[in-house]
Order: sequence, then structure tokens, then C-alpha cells
Amino acid sequence: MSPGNNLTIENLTKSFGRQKVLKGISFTVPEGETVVVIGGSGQGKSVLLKHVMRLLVADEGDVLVGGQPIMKLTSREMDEVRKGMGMVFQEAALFDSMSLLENVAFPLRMHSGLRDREIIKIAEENLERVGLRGVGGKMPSEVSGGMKKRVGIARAISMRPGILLYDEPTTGLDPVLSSAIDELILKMRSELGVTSLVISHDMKSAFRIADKIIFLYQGVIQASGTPAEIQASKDPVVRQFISGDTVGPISVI
Ligand SMILES: Nc1ncnc2c1ncn2[C@@H]1O[C@H](COP(=O)(O)OP(=O)(O)OP(=O)(O)O)[C@@H](O)[C@H]1O
Repeated sequence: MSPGNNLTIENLTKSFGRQKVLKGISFTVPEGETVVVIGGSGQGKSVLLKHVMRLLVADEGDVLVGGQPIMKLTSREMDEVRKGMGMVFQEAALFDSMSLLENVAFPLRMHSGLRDREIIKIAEENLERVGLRGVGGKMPSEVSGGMKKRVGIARAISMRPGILLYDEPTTGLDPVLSSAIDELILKMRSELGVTSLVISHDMKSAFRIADKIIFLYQGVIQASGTPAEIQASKDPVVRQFISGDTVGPISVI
């Protein structure tokens, strides 16, 4: 196993002013596996993801991509690391003025140095891989939210990254479309062998796609384990999150 695509979060600590958001988080996403970080609103999931992309710099601790700590890299070195990571944004974040095909082709045009014909071929293949054969000519405004998410995944795999980062991939989708996106995440793992870090508050989705679930609560890892272990957890915080009860240790205000 090459160490290239492991992702390790090491004692990650971050405060904003007096608010301690991450209080020394540590876990590893082994190569080719999917780890889902789950937690309620405001528990620091997005802050964690921003550190993985180094859009934020940690107060303490580091993120290791393929064993390499990234917090002290120069921006040029970080650009290289980012080329190995694909990001699936929450709202797909497509360019509205570009066709779906051009959206998927965009990272290749920016970074690959390939010729136009090859770029178009790869972009078409990627659209096909996410179940969108023959719709590349459409504009983002002409397609549904579920289709946009698929295009976001097709774009994220353009440069064949070893690591995929998903920000709330099922948010805003109905249960059927959510299942379809989950199936796609499983397909990316099995067909491309990618290492995946997923940020989510969708417990059902986490149970479907995760090799391991990390439950983030008040800046620490409250619980972690396989979906079966989390499902069997007796921790009152975890139980309340799974059941969605308003009564319990989690404050609803
Ligand atoms: N740049 C920032 N400056 C100050 N506070 C911030 C900043 N970014 C995040 N926070 C605070 O950190 C806390 C965690 O935010 P974060 O966005 O990571 O939550 P989350 O778990 O992703 O929630 P949600 O599911 O609602 O997106 C929040 O209280 C937020 O206000």
C-alpha cells in the first residue's frame, strides 16, 4: 500500500477568539477507505474540512496528506498537494456560464496540459461515470440539484485525485436522490479506489457509506467506530443524534 493517499488529522486544535471549536482532534482515513465526520450544526465540521484544504491554519496540530504535514508548506507546495485532492462542494459550486461538460473539463484545462480533444474525452467519460451520459451540453440552470451534485463529483475526479473530500453531499436532496448520491460515493471508492473524507449531518447516509464514523461534539470526538458500532452506541449524545429526539444532552437552542 502506498502511503500517498492516507489522510491523518493530528491533534487539530482551533479557536476563534475565545471560542474553542476544535480541541485536539486526531484520526486517520486509511488509503481507499471512507470516513464520515458527523455532527450537529456548529460542531466544527466545516472548520475541520477547511484545515484539510489548508484554507485555515491550525493553532496546534497538523493534517498529514500521504504522511506529509501541510500546515507549514509554502503556497506552491500546497498547490501540488491540492492537485491530489478532489473537492465536492455542498452546493456543487458549478460555473453558471459554462455547460456541464465545460465545468467538468475546467480543472483539466487549468492543470493537465492535455490537448483539447483529450480533455473533452476525459470530461465525457467522467460525466458517464456519474450517470450523466450525453447531457454535457446542458447548462447548470437547466438541470436539477441532484444532477448538479453528480456534475460536482465528475469535476472533482477530473484530475484522478487519490483523495476525495465531500462537504455535506446529501444536504438538500430528497431521500431517493440522497441514496443515489450515496451509491455514487460507494462507486467512486470501489472503482477509483479513492480515500474519502465526508462531512455530514445525515446519519442515514453515514451508515450507508462509511467504513468508519467520527462523531464530533463540542470540539472533541465523542464517539467513533464502524456504522454497526455507532448504531449500537449507548452514549446518550450519539443516541439522541441518531433518534433526532429533542430531549437529551444535546441542546436544541
Ligand atoms: N472564520 C470564522 N471566524 C469565527 N468563527 C468561526 C469561523 N468559522 C467558523 N466559526 C465558528 O466555528 C463554529 C463551528 O462552525 P462550523 O461551520 O465548522 O460548524 P459545522 O459543524 O460545519 O456546522 P453546520 O452543519 O451548521 O455547517 C461555529 O460556532 C462558527 O460560528
